[in-house]
Amino acid sequence: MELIAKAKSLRKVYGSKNSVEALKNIDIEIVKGEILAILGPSGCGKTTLLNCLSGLDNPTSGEVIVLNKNLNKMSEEEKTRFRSENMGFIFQFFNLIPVLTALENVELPLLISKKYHNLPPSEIRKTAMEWLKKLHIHHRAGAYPSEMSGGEQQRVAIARALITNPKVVWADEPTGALDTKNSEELMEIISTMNKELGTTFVIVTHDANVAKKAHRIIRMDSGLIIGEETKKI
Ligand SMILES: Nc1ncnc2c1ncn2[C@@H]1O[C@H](COP(=O)(O)OP(=O)(O)OP(=O)(O)O)[C@@H](O)[C@H]1O
Repeated sequence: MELIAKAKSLRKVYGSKNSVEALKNIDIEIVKGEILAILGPSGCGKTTLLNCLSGLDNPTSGEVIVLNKNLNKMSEEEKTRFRSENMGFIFQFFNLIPVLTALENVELPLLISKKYHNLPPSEIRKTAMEWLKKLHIHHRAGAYPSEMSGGEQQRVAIARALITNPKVVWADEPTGALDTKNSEELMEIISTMNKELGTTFVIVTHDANVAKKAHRIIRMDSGLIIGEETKKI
């Protein structure tokens, strides 16, 4: 079993006075090709864990290895580059750039990544359009985020997350701002993309219905992993 990421003895303490121990000695392994859900109540440390695993935040102590690279040993600049070349991100409130159209939002990761600096703009546009088509949202290519529904914005966000062909996509409450129908559709899209592309997805959620679409569920409470289930789907 090939590992995408692994964390050992991870601790995260916020603040010095009245400090909060958000993660208490977490060990976790993320397997290549899986959809992993991290499930737990509000405040249990899910976002903190995701941010430490993706290198968006630094743990207080413990080790994080992603794609065989030790994040602790990278500078912030190296981590930024590593993220842009190997990871995709999906957020609860989509985080699209409001002054860019759907198409321009999807083009952005290719425009800013050094890895793709040789690609001509016409090729970037074509690739972004193909991604919008794959996610059945190409008819809104020229729309701005404020002109799109939540479900539409999240499709655009997925296209943006996948356009660089990342090894792993980190999704923080990706269905949190969607209704039941759109949440189900989103999880369908994630399953399809996982099957078609082999991309590993790590999804943080408080919603058991969302988690049950994952191959594996890790349960968290009060900064600890309290259980794990592997499912056949
Ligand atoms: N920047 C911060 N400064 C201080 N405390 C923080 C900070 N971020 C998170 N915390 C605290 O750390 C704990 C874990 O928070 P975290 O956001 O990781 O939980 P969560 O499970 O993702 O919650 P939610 O589902 O509500 O987003 C909480 O007690 C929270 O108040």
